[in-house]
Amino acid sequence: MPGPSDLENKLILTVNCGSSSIKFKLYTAESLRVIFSGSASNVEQKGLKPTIKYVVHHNEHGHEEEEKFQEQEDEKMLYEAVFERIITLLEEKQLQHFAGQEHERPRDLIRLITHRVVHGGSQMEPMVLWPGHEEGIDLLDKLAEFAPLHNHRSIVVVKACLEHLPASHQVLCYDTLFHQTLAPKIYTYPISAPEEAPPVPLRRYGMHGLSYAAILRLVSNFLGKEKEETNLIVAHLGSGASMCLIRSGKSEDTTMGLTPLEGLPGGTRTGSVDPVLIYHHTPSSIEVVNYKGTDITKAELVLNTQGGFQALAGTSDFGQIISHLPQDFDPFSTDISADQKWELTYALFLDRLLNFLGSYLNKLRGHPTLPSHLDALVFSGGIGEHAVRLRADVARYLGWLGCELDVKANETDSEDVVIKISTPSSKIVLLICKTDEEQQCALMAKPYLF
Ligand SMILES: Nc1ncnc2c1ncn2[C@@H]1O[C@H](COP(=O)(O)OP(=O)(O)O)[C@@H](O)[C@H]1O
Ligand SMILES: CC(=O)OP(=O)(O)O
Ligand SMILES: [Mg+2]
Repeated sequence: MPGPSDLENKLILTVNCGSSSIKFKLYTAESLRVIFSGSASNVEQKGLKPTIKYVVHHNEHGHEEEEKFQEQEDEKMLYEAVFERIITLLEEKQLQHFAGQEHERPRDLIRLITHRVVHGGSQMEPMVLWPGHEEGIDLLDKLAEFAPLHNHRSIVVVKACLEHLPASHQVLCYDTLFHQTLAPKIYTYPISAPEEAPPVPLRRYGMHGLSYAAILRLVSNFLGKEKEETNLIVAHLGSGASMCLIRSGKSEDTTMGLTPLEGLPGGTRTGSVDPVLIYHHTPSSIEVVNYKGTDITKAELVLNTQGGFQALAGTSDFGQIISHLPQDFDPFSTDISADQKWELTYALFLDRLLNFLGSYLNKLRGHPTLPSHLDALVFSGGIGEHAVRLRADVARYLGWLGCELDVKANETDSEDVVIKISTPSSKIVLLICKTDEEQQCALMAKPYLF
């Protein structure tokens, strides 16, 4: 085991509460070397047990070594309980790292805990909280109803940190920050001013911004380009799925809106539907209900939790949906019937994805004055990074534009962060990027080190 001299004394912990997962990384603060990392998946997902996978990273005489662990938890375990379990594991494993420093608990060495917070409303920069300086929590509470699957979970974890890890400052990094560059014609909804002043302006904000910022940094570096000169179409396909058109390093359009509901369907979310649908589907939809600590209307509850893959296929796991597809299944066929649940779910998701992809390709390539080349189409998020078949189907559909898939590269598991999966002669560069929202948060939090 390395002694304490191998490690810098200040640590940064990043926590990323997704709608089905908690991802975490512990970094040395100066060099941002990862010493502990992992994720809890299937958290609070119907019929699924949370699984915590984590890695202890050692640096033995200059060589990186990894010890991997996996634990399965009880299905009923709540978000906060899973987070506390992660801190316990971190303490147990890092105690070995800090063997010479019994006077300090590993958690006391954590200076900053950065939290990925999905909705930041009109906030223009990260927010910092520490015991006695917690006013910002009120804003987060107000925003919780605009990201009901996410913000409240982050608040619960931020509060747990303020209480149980008081030596640290909490840095809240918002997904919405990356989309500050959206133009009024993109973020405006064509509707009259609301009757009552809402907690935040009713406009499109866009989400997954930390992921898009990370992907822009990683991919521009891979391509050897400046971020400001990079044009990408990115599909972040996770439990929540969205897409982003990035021109000259700036978010120009994105599929999520006022809340993470707009755009593509997700694990349990409907994505965009005719807004009137819900009043017919759930006549009591304006009743207010409490969902895991946040008051929301039944409409929002149904649209967020009773839609998407779960509603169509009975599972929110896209991997499972793909595994049930017959080998010779053609997702572009118009003959898929409503009782072919696996096929229908897959084909519907692919179809919605192609809608946005077509729109963004046209907006990027057809612009008469702005830079219009496409540097790459990037797949990311749990589905984007793992669904070989979906990437192949998208590539096939783009064949008319000269897109050629490198079949082997698409099927090969690689440790690389950015992987090229198109052939050298392909007219469209296809990439997989293993997004790193945690590293993005750590980079954004570093200026707040004390
Ligand atoms: N091998 C796989 N093939 C297809 N989809 C997968 C695979 N593994 C995971 N996924 C999908 O990725 C989703 C999780 O994505 P992720 O980005 O990690 O989640 P979150 O949105 O909670 O951050 C899962 O719900 C599952 O649908
Ligand atoms: C914004 C959002 O949907 O996030 P996630 O995909 O992590 O649930
Ligand atoms: Mg996520």
